[in-house]
Amino acid sequence: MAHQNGSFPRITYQQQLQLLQQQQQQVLIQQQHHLQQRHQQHQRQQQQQLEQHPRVSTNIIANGHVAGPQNQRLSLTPCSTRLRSDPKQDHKPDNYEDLQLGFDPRVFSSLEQYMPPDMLNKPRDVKAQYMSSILMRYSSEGDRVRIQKHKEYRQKIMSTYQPLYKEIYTMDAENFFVPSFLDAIRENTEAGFRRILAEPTRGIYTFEMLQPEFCEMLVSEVDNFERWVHESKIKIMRPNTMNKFGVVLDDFGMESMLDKLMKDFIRPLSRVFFAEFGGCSLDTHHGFIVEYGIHRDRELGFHVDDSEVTLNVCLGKEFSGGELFFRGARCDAHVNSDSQLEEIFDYSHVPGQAILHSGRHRHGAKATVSGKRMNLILWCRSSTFREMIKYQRAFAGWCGECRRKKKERERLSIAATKQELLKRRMAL
Ligand SMILES: O=C(O)CCC(=O)C(=O)O
Ligand SMILES: [Fe+2]
Repeated sequence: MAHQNGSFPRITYQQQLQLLQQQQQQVLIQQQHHLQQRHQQHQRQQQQQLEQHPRVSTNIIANGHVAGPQNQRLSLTPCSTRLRSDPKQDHKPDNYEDLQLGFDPRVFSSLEQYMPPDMLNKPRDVKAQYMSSILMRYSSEGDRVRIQKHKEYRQKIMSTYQPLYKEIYTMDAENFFVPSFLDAIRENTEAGFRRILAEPTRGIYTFEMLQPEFCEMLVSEVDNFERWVHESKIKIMRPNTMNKFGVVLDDFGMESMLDKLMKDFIRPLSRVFFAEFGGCSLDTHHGFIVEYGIHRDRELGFHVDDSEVTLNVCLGKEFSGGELFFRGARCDAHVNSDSQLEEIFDYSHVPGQAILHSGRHRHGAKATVSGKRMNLILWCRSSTFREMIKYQRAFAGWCGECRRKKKERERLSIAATKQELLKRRMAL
């Protein structure tokens, strides 16, 4: 059975932002609905009051809330906070980094331009409170606690851990990548990419990517981090639900470097080769190192990744075994269906060489039988793709089983048509 390999649940800044953009629309619709109801209710009340006490009157104030002795409380309900549908693009937002807010400070800066005009020039605290009351409606207490805890966890690590090689924490393409890879990315054409990569089986691409010096530095940095973890007795989070060893690079300072890696290097390739998985809209990532060998993980069971596109690069060192086995891409409904012969593909890792595949391409890693193997893994995700597939049922473009079923339907339909034609001819 293919396991769903997932990272531990956490919501990143980009995910919060994406959630917000979807929800802004919802907020506006709800607000309009609420106001309509309020307005109708108000009209009914006014009518009743006029009937019972002809001298009492109420007003509808500018923001649409009903003012009047019995209704003043209403302006304090959550619906008094509203967003505009047309963002003020040229608005220069405040910085919220130094405030202790329940959400990523960047979400506040991004949201500001959606606030009503009369709020835009209010003091920062007032704006923060206003936006918080909106955000609170869309995030559970559990999520907020988890985000805060994870933030504190990262802060704790980064305030104490001393990196060994500071130079690998910022993107330095010339020193990280081999020239052929860099040239192809610069050229940014399908023909250019095809010159450097191989497609040994449908949907799997391999190419030379990392320079040996960079691989060595990254391996040493991870060893150094692991030593520090051991000495400081800090309990660290492992990369995903299936690995007992390995480290999350995003948790000790490499998040922005890996974000650049995804956006500037993996997204151009994915736009061409993984278009049907949202390859052009990859917007978040989970970057980690897996470690195999004696006293480490030995193998990895059959699974699909929590990603749209996965980059896997072997960093070395010396090892034998550890081959990846692939068994075809599947949608959620068919994740446990049989493989076709042409979907069976095994791959042997080579240091510095990358393998790029869809997260839904079922795979696992055979036992690393001797030595030690370390691989850099970047799970790239597209929130747009995840939103879109909610409304789709069949995925014949990439799911082997959907494709097989579609072909089978077509075959049956052709056979039935032939039968019908034959019957008609016989009847003539
Ligand atoms: O061991 C490998 O190279 C593959 C790792 C993997 O598939 C994963 O971490 O999701
Ligand atoms: Fe995987």
